[in-house]
Amino acid sequence: MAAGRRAPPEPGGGPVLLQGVFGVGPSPGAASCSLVLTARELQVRRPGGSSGGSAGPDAALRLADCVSSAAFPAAAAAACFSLVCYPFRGPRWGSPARQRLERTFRVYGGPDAEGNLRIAQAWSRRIRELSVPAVPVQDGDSYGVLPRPCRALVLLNPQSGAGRALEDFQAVVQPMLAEADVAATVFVTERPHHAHEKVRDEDLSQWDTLVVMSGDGLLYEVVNGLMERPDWEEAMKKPLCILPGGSGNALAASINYYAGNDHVAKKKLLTNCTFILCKGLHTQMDLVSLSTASGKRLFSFLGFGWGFISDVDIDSEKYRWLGNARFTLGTLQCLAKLRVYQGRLSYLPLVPTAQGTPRDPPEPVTNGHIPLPAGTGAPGSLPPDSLLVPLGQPVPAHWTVVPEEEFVTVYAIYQSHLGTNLLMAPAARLRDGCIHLFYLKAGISRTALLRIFLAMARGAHLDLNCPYLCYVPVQAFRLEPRAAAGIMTVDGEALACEPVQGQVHGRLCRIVCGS
Ligand SMILES: Nc1ncnc2c1ncn2[C@@H]1O[C@H](COP(=O)(O)OP(=O)(O)OP(=O)(O)O)[C@@H](O)[C@H]1O
Repeated sequence: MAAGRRAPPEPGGGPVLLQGVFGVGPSPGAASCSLVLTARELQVRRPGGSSGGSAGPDAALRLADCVSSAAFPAAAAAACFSLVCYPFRGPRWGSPARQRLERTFRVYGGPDAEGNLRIAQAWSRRIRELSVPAVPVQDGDSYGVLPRPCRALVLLNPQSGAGRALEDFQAVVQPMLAEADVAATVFVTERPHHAHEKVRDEDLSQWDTLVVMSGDGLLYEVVNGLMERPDWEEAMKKPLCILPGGSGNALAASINYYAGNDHVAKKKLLTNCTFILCKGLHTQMDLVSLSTASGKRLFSFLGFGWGFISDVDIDSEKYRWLGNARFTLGTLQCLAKLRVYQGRLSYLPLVPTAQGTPRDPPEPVTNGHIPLPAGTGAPGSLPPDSLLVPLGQPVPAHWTVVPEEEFVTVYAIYQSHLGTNLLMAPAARLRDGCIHLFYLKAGISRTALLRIFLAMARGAHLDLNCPYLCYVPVQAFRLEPRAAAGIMTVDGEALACEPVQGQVHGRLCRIVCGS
């Protein structure tokens, strides 16, 4: 029997819960093996196997990799139990990725067919129970596990990325979900805003999870559709899940990274993320509430940007068919016509710094709009932005105002990845209560800028100690452009250029995650 991992397993895995001798595979007459089930793994020992009588098994299937187990009758009064695992398999070159591995064992030593089936069912049931992910002990309250069977509404944008989301869903995702007892109902979006309307008006009690198979833009619609509901507080308890179908797939790459997995892209990333959904662990995620001078209130899970990065994101939309490579082409094009954006950036540091000491507040930049503070705190109303004052007023005196007023880009990110291949905030986590604010001051050369983006692939851009690149963890920020110049983006979607401020709201929604 092939191992669920490459090296021979160590003895152990905890006390023995079940053991027995079974046939290998479903066919009568095949070799037999002895199986030991512990809380962590299914160990396989073959007569005369490589363990040579030592305490160690010949192979072990980690239950943390297992997504399903079933029992069924077999020929000649026997029965079988099988399990499906997705262990990491490393190619000779490149990152290891999860690959399907199914193993079946034949039960033939019982008194009769019924007895054999009962034994197979007992093993299968125990394997399923032990395969449920353990809730992390630290901060255990914030975790949950999706029920089995699980009812998932899958919102899928067939136009996202290179336009293969539906095909990839059918080829990769659907078979994995079916095995893991996740019943997927697919809602194919027909136009922008369709997913927003769907979740805003949906009876959510029908679903255990809302899955988005698309880029980050569709999840942004879903989050904001849910926040528009009168019962938004209840609606936001519904676990969300992202499966990468777009070109950037920043949240999917971040969740893969938080799970401790190696960097992967395309179908490998999709398999990793689908595996995470099959396991069903979910936890809380921060959202950032953004208010604009024209009175919009938006909820964002990924990031807000202005200048170079947003230009690349939106200008490269026309190269969507290239998939993730669209960003490389877009970066080169925007580098060629590098622009400077004028405005004032202010922030409330996460940890007070010397710069954060009280000072005279600056004059507000309003572009003619003076909205009221967002959220009143009344029952059922949206969460109030308690750290913000109206955009028409100066930022509070304990905020920091960046002295420079010319930028190449400003980017406030709350996840680790800006795109599949861009590890912008390696320290970010789903609920760290932090906005990771980056800005690039004007004056940086094209070469230095390119070097930063190349280093970002490894998350090493801050190690370059580039004097133009600034990073500060904050709780809130305000950006006041001098003129409506340049593109702003929220979660990769374009926004009119105007004064914007935002603050983090800790643990406002739930997301399916790997750890
Ligand atoms: N059927 C559709 N046709 C056209 N646009 C759609 C459709 N369904 C959704 N959209 C819109 O497409 C936009 C982009 O979607 P999404 O972000 O999910 O994909 P993407 O841009 O390819 O991915 P990424 O953000 O990773 O680059 C969203 O604004 C969404 O509203």
